[in-house]
Amino acid sequence: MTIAELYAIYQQHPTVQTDTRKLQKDDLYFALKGPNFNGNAFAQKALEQGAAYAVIDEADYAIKDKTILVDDVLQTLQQLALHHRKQFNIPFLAITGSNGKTTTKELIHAVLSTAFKTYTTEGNLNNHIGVPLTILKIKSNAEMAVIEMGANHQKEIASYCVIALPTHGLITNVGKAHLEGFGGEEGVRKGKGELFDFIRQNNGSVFRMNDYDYLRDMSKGIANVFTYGTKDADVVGNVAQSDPFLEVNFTKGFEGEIKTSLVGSYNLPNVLAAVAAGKKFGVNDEKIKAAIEAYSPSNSRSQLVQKGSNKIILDAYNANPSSMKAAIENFAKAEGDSKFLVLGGMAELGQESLQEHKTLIDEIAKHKWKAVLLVGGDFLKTEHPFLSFAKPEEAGEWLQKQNLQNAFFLIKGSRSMQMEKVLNYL
Ligand SMILES: CC(=O)N[C@H]1[C@@H](OP(=O)(O)OP(=O)(O)OC[C@H]2O[C@@H](n3ccc(=O)[nH]c3=O)[C@H](O)[C@@H]2O)O[C@H](CO)[C@@H](O)[C@@H]1O[C@H](C)C(=O)N[C@@H](C)C(=O)N[C@H](CCC(=O)N[C@@H](CCC[C@@H](N)C(=O)O)C(=O)O)C(=O)O
Ligand SMILES: Nc1ncnc2c1ncn2[C@@H]1O[C@H](COP(=O)(O)OP(=O)(O)OP(=O)(O)O)[C@@H](O)[C@H]1O
Ligand SMILES: C[C@@H](N)C(=O)N[C@H](C)C(=O)O
Repeated sequence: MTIAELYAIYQQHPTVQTDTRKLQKDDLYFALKGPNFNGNAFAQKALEQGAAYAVIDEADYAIKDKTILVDDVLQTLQQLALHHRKQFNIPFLAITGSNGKTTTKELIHAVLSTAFKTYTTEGNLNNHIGVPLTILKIKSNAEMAVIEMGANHQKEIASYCVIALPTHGLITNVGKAHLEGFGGEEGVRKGKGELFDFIRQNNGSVFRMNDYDYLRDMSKGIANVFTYGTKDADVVGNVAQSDPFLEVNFTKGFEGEIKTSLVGSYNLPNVLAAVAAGKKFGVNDEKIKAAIEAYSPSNSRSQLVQKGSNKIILDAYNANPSSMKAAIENFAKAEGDSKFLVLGGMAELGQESLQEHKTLIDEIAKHKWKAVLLVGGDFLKTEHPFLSFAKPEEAGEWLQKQNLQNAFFLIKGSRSMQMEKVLNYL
């Protein structure tokens, strides 16, 4: 079957599903292979549950007239997404970077949605499966699309660009994340830079944080650049205050002040990016302000949680050296004399992992804390003067025994550490 023929079927059954556990009647089931299951084995179940068709790549699972046999289901999903993408002549803004992709994406989506029918990535479904699924969710009434792209190795972003065909690009920043797969920080720059390479080759536009020299270098040769930053940019804003929530005042490109519900001054560039996107696409300042002020994270990213008399910055969705440093600096500046740092290990750092954990320990030691609790990962292999635990539950139990009141906590760590479990003990 050609992609055009499959596309005709998709137009009749436009809800794509890759998981029988979430399947609804009339969905088009794509039988992906993963580390745990072979989706082909669920084709029959999908059809029994009411799927219109099941797209499979193993003939043994064929069911007459109801399965569509292709060479490779994942590639077919990606090709179908590209075919769908080509039906739209609207801005497609792709966002990548080491830190802040999801937050920036959510803020931009909120701003653009006040003026345009805008489709975007759900959560952070930003990989080789998530990007095509996101595109296939875009309906014919779309006026804007905002696509998040994550990556942990070279050529990955390039492979998403040839599916999403972005007209606009935004790289939030390049930091020390996924060092293992990218081969060091220079490798991260090259990998994330694949987005700007695509934009350059296709005469598209970029949004650029002007404070970062490396982004200026990476965007060389791109004619259409709209900038944001703390000085010398199209949109200029600075931190008015950040304890506990970030407030931004503007001196150029935007009238007024924005009071966010985001913890941490490290969210400044994310907010400025959303303002820049709004301005570039003609959204008025009042709507931009209202959209950003209404956004409140509920996803363990930059969240402020109150438990009894204790206050917690819950930033446990993920961690890497750059975001850890930003979060610690922010917490160090916050008011309070009963501050507890509860940090889990950082994953996917390869041969730089031990050194990065040591560097972080030096960073922690620069500030004054009531106590520091380091949990699991390569913290366990690093000498330090702080409290040490193997698991978040153990750190939680220690904290519970202290019977703390009016304390302030920062909880952060890599996804695999599940540091949010500490919250159950406070
Ligand atoms: C393939 C898939 O979608 N798997 C999801 C599934 O996993 P599960 O463990 O159950 O099984 P398999 O993957 O082995 O299953 C194969 C297929 O069989 C289906 N199936 C299984 C059982 C059953 O009863 N019925 C079935 O139909 C199954 O659905 C598969 O299609 O379920 C899990 C739980 O819901 C999902 O977590 C799993 O999803 C995988 C991880 C996935 O890739 N999902 C994408 C939609 C996605 O975008 N996920 C994002 C990833 C975000 C991320 O981490 N981004 C990184 C950078 C990414 C680099 C990239 N190269 C990478 O490594 O992924 C970043 O830094 O931002 C997310 O999870 O949030
Ligand atoms: N601009 C930034 N600079 C440094 N750290 C940031 C920035 N924005 C967010 N962070 C940190 O990264 C964490 C995750 O934020 P977010 O989910 O938006 O990033 P992400 O790049 O999308 O990560 P992922 O792809 O894993 O979801 C935040 O909770 C915060 O600690
Ligand atoms: C959750 C995943 N997108 C990620 O960023 N992983 C890093 C290594 C983490 O868990 O912090």
